[in-house]
Amino acid sequence: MTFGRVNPQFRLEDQGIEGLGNVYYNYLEPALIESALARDEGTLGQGGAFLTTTGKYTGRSPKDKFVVKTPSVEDTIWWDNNAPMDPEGFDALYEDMLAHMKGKEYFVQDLVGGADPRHSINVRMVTELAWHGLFIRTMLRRPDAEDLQDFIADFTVINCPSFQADPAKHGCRTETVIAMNFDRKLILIGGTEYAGENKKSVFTLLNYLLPEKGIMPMHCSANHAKNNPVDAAVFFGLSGTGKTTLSADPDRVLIGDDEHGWSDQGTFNFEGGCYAKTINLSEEAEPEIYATTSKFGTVIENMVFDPDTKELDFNDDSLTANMRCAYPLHYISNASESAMGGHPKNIIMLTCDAFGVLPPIARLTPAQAMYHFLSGFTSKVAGTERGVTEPEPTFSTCFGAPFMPRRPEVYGNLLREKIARHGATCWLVNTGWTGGAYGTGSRMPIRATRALLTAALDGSLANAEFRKDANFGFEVPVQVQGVAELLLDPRRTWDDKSAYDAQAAKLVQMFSDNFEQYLPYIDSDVKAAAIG
Ligand SMILES: Nc1ncnc2c1ncn2[C@@H]1O[C@H](COP(=O)(O)OP(=O)(O)O)[C@@H](O)[C@H]1O
Ligand SMILES: C=C(OP(=O)(O)O)C(=O)O
Ligand SMILES: [Mn+2]
Repeated sequence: MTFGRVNPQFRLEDQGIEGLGNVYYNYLEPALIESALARDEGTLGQGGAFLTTTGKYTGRSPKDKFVVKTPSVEDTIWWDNNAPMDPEGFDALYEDMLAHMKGKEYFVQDLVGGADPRHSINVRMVTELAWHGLFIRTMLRRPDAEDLQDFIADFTVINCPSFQADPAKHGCRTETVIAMNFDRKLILIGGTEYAGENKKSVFTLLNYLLPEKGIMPMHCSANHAKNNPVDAAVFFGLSGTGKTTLSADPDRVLIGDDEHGWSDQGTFNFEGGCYAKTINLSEEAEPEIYATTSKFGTVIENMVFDPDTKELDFNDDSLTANMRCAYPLHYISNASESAMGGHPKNIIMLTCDAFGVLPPIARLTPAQAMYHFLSGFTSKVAGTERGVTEPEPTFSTCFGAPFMPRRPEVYGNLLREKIARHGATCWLVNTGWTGGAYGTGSRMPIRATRALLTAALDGSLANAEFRKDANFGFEVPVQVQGVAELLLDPRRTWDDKSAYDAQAAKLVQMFSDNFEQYLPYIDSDVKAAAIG
């Protein structure tokens, strides 16, 4: 049996997917929640939020992600960064997955990736879990009901968490698999319930497709000035650096929190929802995001809650530190309806430096911006156990290596050309540690980061006095209204200056060791901006 609304010419059977049990096409949020509850996939939370857990996989599995090595993509994929899968392995995987799916209920969501209709793609998401259907409907762009009537997917994603892949037969690594086949226009996900795989698969797809059209795909959040969509800003950054938190700025209009394109017409969100971290989420520091956790249809993953009141415990990370909530863009009061903006006037590169070395904000020349974009630096704190004091450096090119199918220079050159053409100002912002490294110092107060961003984005920071940073050569403001002067000079925040100098030398060395791989591919001015 089939239920719901679908293009009668484009049912699963028309795609060769047959023999399933009931198929629920394009259910809206209330029916998806009813289905998820009836299937015992989770529980109803305060305000009608949907609360669930994802078992063993509470984050992405980048090592289990594969690109199928077909002749048409052989020369365009960056194979050093994307694990190859043989077409034969993929075909076997697809066959086995279809066999596994037989007789089971599936949920189909016909959605759009890309808020700008000139550059969007149609994606059909076929999910075993009703709440995955709710999640991806929340996260992507939702077509009007009448447009479903002739919807044809450009790509189809099948997500079947109960399927276990077989490394020997399918050419994968474990029972978990995310396999992308650009020729067959198919992405298969198995063996993981973490919902983020759904949205990041579509992101990877757009990162592959858009450069060919001259569009720069970016792992960034974006917002624009109130009443002035032309005054847009983008915030690049790896996970945990503050894209979602800082783009939801009460004084600006939110375009999106994670994935955007930069075309000849300007900036556009790929998505229609946000995916925020809820660990230690503070009502006072982030009132807008906090409020979404008790709204109808918000999907809450891996949070501990009171079984009677359903009150969420924002401090309990016993299931994972990566607790999440997914909500539609319009749950943030000043979100853009079109999810589009002008060419970025400011480009912020966010980093969370747990070494406590980088200043809270620095202005970058275009060459320095390219250097930091290719470096893609952030750091993870080694763990939450007491006594662990060594942070772990992470260099992930383009601030998102796991999602980049093409070579870094493809994205680097596109960005560079757009920055030059539109005269964007670039900044590096450290949301990480101050007053010492992780273990002794403390995280930069969100209030300070916000004040610095406000000054950068409203243009007032341009008039400040700047000093040249001794370690990285970029310009650092000496004084900014509303921010303690001491914070602007990380060395001054450390009690032990020689410890700071030693830590800074170590970080400079890490940057320069990492950058060696890019030296053969970059222009001489970026080489000159390279440090060490
Ligand atoms: N100064 C700061 N700037 C941004 N985020 C901060 C800061 N201090 C602490 N945080 C916390 O760090 C996390 C940033 O995560 P998030 O915004 O989800 O990053 P991303 O979207 O880049 O993955 C949030 O939990 C936020 O509360
Ligand atoms: C959804 C994710 O993105 P981010 O942490 O950047 O918000 C993720 O990395 O799984
Ligand atoms: Mn985010």
